[in-house]
Amino acid sequence: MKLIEVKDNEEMSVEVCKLVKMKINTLATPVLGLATGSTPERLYELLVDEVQKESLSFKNVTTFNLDEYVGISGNDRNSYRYYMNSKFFDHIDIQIENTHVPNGLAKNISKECENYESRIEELKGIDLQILGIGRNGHIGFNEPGTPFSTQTHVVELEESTRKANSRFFQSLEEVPTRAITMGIDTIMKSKEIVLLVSGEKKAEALNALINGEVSEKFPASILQKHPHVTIFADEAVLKSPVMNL
Ligand SMILES: N[C@@H]1[C@@H](O)[C@H](O)[C@@H](COP(=O)(O)O)O[C@@H]1O
Repeated sequence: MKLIEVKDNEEMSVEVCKLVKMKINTLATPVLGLATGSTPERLYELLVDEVQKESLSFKNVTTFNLDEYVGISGNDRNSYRYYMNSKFFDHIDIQIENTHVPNGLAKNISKECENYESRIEELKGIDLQILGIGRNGHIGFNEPGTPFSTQTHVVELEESTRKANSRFFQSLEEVPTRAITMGIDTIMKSKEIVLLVSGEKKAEALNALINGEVSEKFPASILQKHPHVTIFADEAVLKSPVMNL
């Protein structure tokens, strides 16, 4: 794992934007894995700027999002489909049918998971996966204890994750209890991974990722085994007294 120190989320977003741009410009049909949450929001804004300046095109790009809540529709403001469309896809020249977010309202959820996984395989996997990390070490929505062998599957969200994400909802009760997420194995099959870690609240998680043992108790620890991971971390997280570098 390569660790790159940046000043703040702005600098992180600028650097990762360059990386995404390079990837898109060097591949004929790039496949990107995308994350939601607060951390990559600025990255999406910068990518939109690039497209609007016509210095980048997503015409040949296919995307797969990591996860989606079960039980809410893509039109719901709290769904990850809504997040992706409103913050990113609606403002770039991507073909919307080439954007994939699991369908949280699918009648047959396990079939939806299987199809999601197959679609990624049909396209020969993800070239570049953008990842965030939860405070409990989750990646996507793979909570502690998730087997490393999992492919796209349904998860029960931990109370702490629902609380952390309740800031986007009116109340904690509204936060869904289940989600569909790419599995750990799905994520690990990505050819390259970029992990964005911003803010002091993530210090314990980053410290465990860098210094801890590889264990299903801490899902992100599996990244130690991936051959091509770059972590971008900002000063707020790296200067935290919790960090042991
Ligand atoms: N499912 C998402 C994750 O994919 C994301 O990485 C994490 C961190 O989000 P944030 O960047 O808001 O801290 O939150 C959510 O739980």
